[in-house]
Amino acid sequence: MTPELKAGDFLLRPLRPEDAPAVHRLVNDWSVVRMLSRLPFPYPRDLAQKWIASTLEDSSRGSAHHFAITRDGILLGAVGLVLSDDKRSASLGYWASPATWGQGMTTSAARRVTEWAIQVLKLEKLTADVAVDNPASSAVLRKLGFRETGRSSRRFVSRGTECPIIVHELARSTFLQLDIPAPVETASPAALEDQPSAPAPIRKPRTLLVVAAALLDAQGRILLARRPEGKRLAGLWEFPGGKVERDETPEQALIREMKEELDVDLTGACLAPFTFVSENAGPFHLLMPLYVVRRWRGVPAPREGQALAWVEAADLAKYPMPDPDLPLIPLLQELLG
Ligand SMILES: Nc1nc2c([nH]c(=O)n2[C@H]2C[C@H](O)[C@@H](COP(=O)(O)OP(=O)(O)OP(=O)(O)O)O2)c(=O)[nH]1
Repeated sequence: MTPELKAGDFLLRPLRPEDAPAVHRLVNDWSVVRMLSRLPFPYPRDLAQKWIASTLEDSSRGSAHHFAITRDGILLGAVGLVLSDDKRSASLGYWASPATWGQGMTTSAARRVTEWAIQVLKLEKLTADVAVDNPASSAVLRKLGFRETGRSSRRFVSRGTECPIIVHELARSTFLQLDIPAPVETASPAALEDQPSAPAPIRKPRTLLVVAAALLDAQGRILLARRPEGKRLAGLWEFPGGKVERDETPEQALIREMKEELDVDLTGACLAPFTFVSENAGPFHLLMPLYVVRRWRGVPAPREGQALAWVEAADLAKYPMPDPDLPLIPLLQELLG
């Protein structure tokens, strides 16, 4: 199902039948519709209703995900992903009200959807086609890390003619190396000074020490936490934990993070070192010791807006996790099997 995502001030959410009048008003504008290949001009009202109904069906089948771009409850545009049959790649498309052009809204919304597609849907590749006379749209794609891969042509129903288009592509591996702005407290001042705006630059990896715990309940289930919207890797499930601060041991950091994130007390508990992750995590290299913890004081409660789930080892793979965590799944299954 299509989730709600946050992109700065904007909320990206599934379309609803009651959006039809706003969709119709915004798309039935020559400056918008001339850039969309499949739509006629004028754009009839019932097509807006039919399109919204089709997005709901696509979402439940997982064949496409279309998001309304909204701010303060007002619909300003849309961004969508249509998945390939094997669900390993998708084409990205978007349109926006001319009143929002030039303010970075489309870039920010398309970036959030791209990030979700790569990190949560784990797609290998995104493609996007743009009419040659739409340089603003090509600029959005460049900022997201897309590269031009060729030229072709397509019939534009609105213009009643065949038009030249530029084909763009973004590989998963490229996106994962991009310098996506990190939360300010995680970036050193030097890293911030280094950040030019566009095209998206590649960051020099540094090692980040993060400590995490597999909390096991009496039935041998593992506690996972879903990273909330607004954070890097939002929507992915992880082992609770966090960065080791200067002057902290990993164990002290784990006790602090468990208190802050889950309101549980691990003081004096057995923190059993289990294994560690040492993996390229995109903007940094992640070094993450994972502890197994079977006893603690208190009942885990989500203190930072995250969702929590107690998960059977056999079901771990059903929860999308950051790539560096994936090798931990079979190890935990072996431990608990
Ligand atoms: N806790 C945890 N972090 C993980 C896992 N896998 C993984 O790639 N990470 C990454 C996500 C973050 O970039 C980093 C953990 O840092 P963190 O949780 O303290 O920081 P954060 O990004 O949430 O930001 P903040 O709380 O400092 O604002 O490690 C995991 O299983 N558990």
